[in-house]
Amino acid sequence: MNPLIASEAAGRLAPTALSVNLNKVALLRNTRHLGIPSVTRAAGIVLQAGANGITVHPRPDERHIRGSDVHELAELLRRDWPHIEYNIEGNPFHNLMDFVRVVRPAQATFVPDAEGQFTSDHGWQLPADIERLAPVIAETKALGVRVSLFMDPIPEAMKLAREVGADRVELYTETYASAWGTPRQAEVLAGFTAAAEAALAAGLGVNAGHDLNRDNLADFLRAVPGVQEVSIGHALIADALELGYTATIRDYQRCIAAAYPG
Ligand SMILES: CC(=O)[C@@H](O)[C@H](O)COP(=O)(O)O
Ligand SMILES: NCC(=O)COP(=O)(O)O
Repeated sequence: MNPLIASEAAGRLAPTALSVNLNKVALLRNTRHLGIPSVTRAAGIVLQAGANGITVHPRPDERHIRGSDVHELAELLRRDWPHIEYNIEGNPFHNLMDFVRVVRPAQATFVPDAEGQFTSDHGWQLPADIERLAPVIAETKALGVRVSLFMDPIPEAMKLAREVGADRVELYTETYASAWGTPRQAEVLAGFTAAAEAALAAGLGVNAGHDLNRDNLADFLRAVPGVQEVSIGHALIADALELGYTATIRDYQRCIAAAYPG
């Protein structure tokens, strides 16, 4: 069983924080010039329902989250939800740093995506990426922003992630999600457990994300130690289309709580 984890933001014992990724609300909004569904309204409702954070991934092509969304969400959180963590994801060698320098979110998650990439599908390559990552990690931390590196679950890479200055890693969980419910689930999950243990041993915090959902979340959190934050978007917003935002958030929080019995 994973230990309960002191939440850095609230200084309280809490299980894994749920950070809701709003990319897909913006994707639907962008298909008409009507401004609905509202990204900021979605943020307010999911936070009211018990979400612990907000995540956005403002891709350079603005297919979903636009620059205006990033700033409007920053203002909403600053005004109404000052203790809620804002996590902005992106490639620091594309447009991410423009947002980090102005918004100064609680966390920046560096993702090595190409500009037109269909979706995120791999982590950083360490040591190959160390030389170019080091200065931008240092700049981000000097701005008071926590740095999380989007990483494949490779135990040997975790010490290098710490050495390049990362505060946390976000384990890319698509391979787990694809294996969930198949005979390979235990084997794949063991790889994530080893990667998380290596990250913790290196002094890193552990986040996780990509293709997590209500079915696979609890099994992941039961097996993988010390997960401080899961960022979930695609499946959660799909669920909200059927259940509504409030019921969906409560369902995901139930899945998280189920991983921490007692
Ligand atoms: C980094 C990651 O796995 C996701 O946070 C990413 O935001 C997904 O991007 P799309 O929503 O554009 O697929
Ligand atoms: N970092 C993962 C994230 O923010 C959302 O990923 P997904 O749930 O949309 O696959």
